[in-house]
Amino acid sequence: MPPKKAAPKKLHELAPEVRVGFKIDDISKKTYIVGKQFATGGFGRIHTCTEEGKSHQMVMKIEPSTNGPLLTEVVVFNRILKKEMIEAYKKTKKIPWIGLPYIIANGYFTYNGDKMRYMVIPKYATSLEATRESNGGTLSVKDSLTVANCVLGALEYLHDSDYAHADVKAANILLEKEGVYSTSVLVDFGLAHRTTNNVDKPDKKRAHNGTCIYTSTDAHRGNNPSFRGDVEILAYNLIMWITGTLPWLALESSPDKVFDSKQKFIAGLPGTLQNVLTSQSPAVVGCISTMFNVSMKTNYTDKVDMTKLKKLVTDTIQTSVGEAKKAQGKVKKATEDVSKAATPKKSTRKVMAIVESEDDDDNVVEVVPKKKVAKVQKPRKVMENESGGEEEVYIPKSSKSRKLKPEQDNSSLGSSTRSYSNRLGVTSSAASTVRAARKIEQKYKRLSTNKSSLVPVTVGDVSDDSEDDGAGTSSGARTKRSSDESVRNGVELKTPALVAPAVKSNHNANERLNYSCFSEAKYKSGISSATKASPTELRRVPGVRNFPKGRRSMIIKETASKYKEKRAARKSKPTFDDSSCSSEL
Ligand SMILES: Nc1ncnc2c1ncn2[C@@H]1O[C@H](COP(=O)(O)OP(=O)(O)OP(=O)(O)O)[C@@H](O)[C@H]1O
Repeated sequence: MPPKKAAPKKLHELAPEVRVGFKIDDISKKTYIVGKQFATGGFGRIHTCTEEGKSHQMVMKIEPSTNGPLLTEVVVFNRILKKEMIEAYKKTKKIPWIGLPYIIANGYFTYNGDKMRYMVIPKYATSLEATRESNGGTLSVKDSLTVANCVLGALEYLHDSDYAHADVKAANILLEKEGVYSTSVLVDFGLAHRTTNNVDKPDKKRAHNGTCIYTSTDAHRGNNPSFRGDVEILAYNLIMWITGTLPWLALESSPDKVFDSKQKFIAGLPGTLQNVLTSQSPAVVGCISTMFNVSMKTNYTDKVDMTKLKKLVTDTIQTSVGEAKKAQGKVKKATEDVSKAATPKKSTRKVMAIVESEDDDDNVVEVVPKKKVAKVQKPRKVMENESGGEEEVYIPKSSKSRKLKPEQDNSSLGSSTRSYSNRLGVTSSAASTVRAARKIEQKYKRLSTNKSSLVPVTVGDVSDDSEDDGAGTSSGARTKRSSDESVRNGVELKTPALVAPAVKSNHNANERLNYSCFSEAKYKSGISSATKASPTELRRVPGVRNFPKGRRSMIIKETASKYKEKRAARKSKPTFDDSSCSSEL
């Protein structure tokens, strides 16, 4: 939705709709034929039209003769926007083009007894607002600045003609050709103001004139439109086009609040601008910031040096194009690297070899640019969510090297994870799953080499689990280990309070982990039964993180429910302790 204009001082009428084919005889002895209405302005109707005997389409704006806006426009057009005037200016300034329309015809006609004013101007392809909306609310920096350059050129002409436009916005910028921004045209002179009598004396009756979210602080104060105000308005528009929003957008219906917000924004420049243009280059922020600065430093009645501003914008376009090309080059290179690694023409095995060689440390299978892999490898603590939907593992910071020792048998792990990755086409999610599984594996193995001051938990427990959830952790060889082997290769976790001696191999994996962690009968953990009965508390117990995710959730759930039951039983039979409880009791 285009932003609203501030409430008009006088209530104008909406023109009655003129039928298609209606003929208007102009004083120039030409006849114009009214075409379809394709847009409406504040109070006017906008139709296509043709000259009798010709097919070239033009635009006819129609309003009741008593309305002010079209009258203002017609006056401005006749004073400064005649074709020959614009041509003469172009010649003097040695410029090939100006983004302004020119008047073709204007006059009155009577329709169903109503006196109507009309004006004929060239027809353009589309409005910038329509383009912005179809683009999802934003325009690229390059397109935004390209339009801004056209607008600055148009404003320069208007200012040189002693007019301020006062209503620059995407709805009032038209494109000669769809998708081409370098020939954008500034239209709608319904609020244009002749500045020759401007004095810096605000009048409350005029306060907030214009389109509230874009209008200048001069207009908010109640001053007549100014040259510096046009530049300020354009700068607000640039923020809107680039980011799709403005800090005061939600305050649109309260002009005083909008004014207040704009004043704070300007007072906080350039920081406030940086805050809204977070992802933009310093050149872009600097360009818009300079527009604000120039506007703020210009006296109310003074003109702005448009040549300097246009150069600034042109330079910024070039810088941002250069930056975009660089970024594109990087993306292209990364894409090429990825497609080189992933192209089906090469054998998958070879792809793996390439990728793995980049990630030796971890034996991680991941098709991403090198830099990214390095980042992923950093030790990190990842929290799990209740649903257990993500692979997560706690890698202690103290683990300096995660390379597997040569004597450690990793073959089963390697082949298992590789075939899993192959099946999934080595997508990044598959890679992350595999990576998580490997990390668990390696962590357990790594820990197994630590001093045996801690009570071990079997590696076998983990591999069994991974088979259960099919997450691709190596299992084969290790799931077949005997409990003795498990004890021999057992890991020592850095949470002695939680771990118990290795348990019988005839327990299923769940039970083993469950008992080894929490069983009071086998090991006094020092963790209260209240903690054990609460999944949330259990989750916070440090050693619990040593268990693979998914499995961990299961263990927590089972343990909590077991201890909940025990506690409930204890409450109802206070004379018995946990260990003496039995089903008979
Ligand atoms: N010459 C034109 N060629 C193509 N479309 C036009 C032309 N003039 C106006 N329009 C379309 O009509 C819309 C409204 O035009 P314009 O702003 O000039 O009317 P208005 O009556 O002054 O409206 P408002 O009072 O809301 O500013 C524009 O956003 C544009 O979509």
